[in-house]
Amino acid sequence: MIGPLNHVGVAVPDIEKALDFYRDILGATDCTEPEVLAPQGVKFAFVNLPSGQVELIEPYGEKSPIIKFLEKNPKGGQHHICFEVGDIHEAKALMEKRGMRVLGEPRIGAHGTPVVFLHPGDAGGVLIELMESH
Ligand SMILES: CC[C@@H](C(=O)O)C(=O)SCCNC(=O)CCNC(=O)[C@H](O)C(C)(C)COP(=O)(O)OP(=O)(O)OC[C@H]1O[C@@H](n2cnc3c(N)ncnc32)[C@H](O)[C@@H]1OP(=O)(O)O
Ligand SMILES: [Co+2]
Repeated sequence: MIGPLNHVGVAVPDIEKALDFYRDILGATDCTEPEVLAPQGVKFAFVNLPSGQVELIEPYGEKSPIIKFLEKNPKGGQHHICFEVGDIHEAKALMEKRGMRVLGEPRIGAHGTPVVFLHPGDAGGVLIELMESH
């Protein structure tokens, strides 16, 4: 069912400092400016690479879903991986049929298409994001 790997999500306490690291230390040449996605409770920016994207996410708002993660990992850390799917509703139904806990209903993500998440406890300890392709 899964298509290409779209991005790796990295939670960070300070997105501007993280962008400095990717640009100035690692030499990334194509980074986007930070944007707020309030319904998802994050500020995000992409490091664009030929093979895909690193998605930097900083908490936005008191109900951000990444607050606890950053409390446990104050320096930040790898947070999720995202695979593309053809149809998000079909993917959600199939995952539920296969016993996965799907976290909530599809919501518009940073690429402007709907996304859902699979509980890491059902997925080998990895938080998996499924994103409808463009
Ligand atoms: C930019 C927008 C969008 C996009 O378009 O790409 C995004 O990527 S937004 C990314 C942020 N959004 C989300 O993460 C939404 C889904 N997440 C959640 O619903 C919750 O974060 C969670 C996964 C259910 C975790 O809940 P939380 O309350 O934060 O923590 P718990 O302590 O209750 O966690 C339960 C359990 O899961 C382990 N855990 C938590 N986060 C991760 C993680 N990122 N990777 C792996 N494991 C994780 C946590 O350690 C707990 O484990 P146990 O202690 O063994 O129970
Ligand atoms: Co993501």
